[in-house]
Amino acid sequence: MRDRTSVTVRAAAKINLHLGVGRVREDGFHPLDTVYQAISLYDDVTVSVDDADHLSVAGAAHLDLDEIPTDGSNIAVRALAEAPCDVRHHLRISKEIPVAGGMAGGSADAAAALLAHDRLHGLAQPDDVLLAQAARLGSDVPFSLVGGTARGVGRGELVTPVEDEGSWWWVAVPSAAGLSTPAVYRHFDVLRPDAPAEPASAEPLLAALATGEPLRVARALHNDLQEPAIDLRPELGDLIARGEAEGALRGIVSGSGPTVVFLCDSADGARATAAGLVGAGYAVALTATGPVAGAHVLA
Ligand SMILES: C[C@](O)(CO)[C@H](O)COP(=O)(O)OP(=O)(O)OC[C@H]1O[C@@H](n2ccc(N)nc2=O)[C@H](O)[C@@H]1O
Ligand SMILES: Nc1ncnc2c1ncn2[C@@H]1O[C@H](COP(=O)(O)OP(=O)(O)OP(=O)(O)O)[C@@H](O)[C@H]1O
Repeated sequence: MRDRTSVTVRAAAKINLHLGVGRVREDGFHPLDTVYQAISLYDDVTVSVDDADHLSVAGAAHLDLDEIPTDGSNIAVRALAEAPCDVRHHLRISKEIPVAGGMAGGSADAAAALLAHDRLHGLAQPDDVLLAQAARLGSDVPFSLVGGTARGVGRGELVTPVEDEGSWWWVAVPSAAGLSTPAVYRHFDVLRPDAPAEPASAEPLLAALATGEPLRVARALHNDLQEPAIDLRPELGDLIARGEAEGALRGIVSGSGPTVVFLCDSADGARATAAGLVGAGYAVALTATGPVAGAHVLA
């Protein structure tokens, strides 16, 4: 064991630039063809050796921290159980990523906890072992380890990095109340009983990304969970229209929602869109850039 008593790992929020969803599988999961991008909203997870296992959570006032379990059901606690050891830990989560917002906040915490625990104890598990642990924890967790821009297939857990030379500007507008991911997938099944078994291909988005042109990417953004999310939360449609009227190239529901993300043409464009949305009464509009790194140790 190394002589460290504490390691902090930073992990980013994700958005789905393309989220093709096929007909539900027998195991209850949906086949996906998705393109993830990690953007510059972060959770930091510190794992320390302690006398007893416990968890503490802190974060900005606008975050719904009460929604986050502090017992063994927290996904970061479950992550530590992937590599059992006799040591007791204090897990500290410092949150910036919206809770139940469709931005993989819990997945980021799980990825960060997996890596922090590995580094704290000098385990140096190979990447494929960490990725397998991540996939057991949740479909989005492997991407939270990898970061950048990446294609995800299977149920989203099979991740391959994608070359992305662009630097993309986003505005993220969270909602006061979260949406349940399984509920949005179930509503997809209700609205799309005839969904093809194969998800819509990510190729058009990947071709747009390769051009480096924000307008081409804006036009190619695609999310099959947007329709069910808006059907459950009609006000998200108004938010998308408002952000586009404020100058964003395109607004789209992030993953299963309810966060809406807007692609903008520049840093100034993102700041202007965010200011316009706050002026229109939306309490929080966060600017962010992508792609950014996956889970990594902070010095
Ligand atoms: C909506 C996305 O965020 C898009 O990246 C993900 O597909 C969700 O990933 P996640 O939150 O890590 O999801 P998991 O924890 O693996 O699964 C939670 C629940 O979401 C549904 N689920 C998830 C992934 C998938 N490909 N099909 C599904 O139907 C299932 O009901 C599952 O029980
Ligand atoms: N560390 C955690 N942070 C946030 N929520 C957690 C955590 N651990 C467990 N949860 C539970 O998971 C639920 C989903 O939270 P999360 O923030 O991961 O949603 P999400 O971003 O919509 O996920 P995804 O985009 O991966 O579908 C929360 O409502 C909460 O009850």
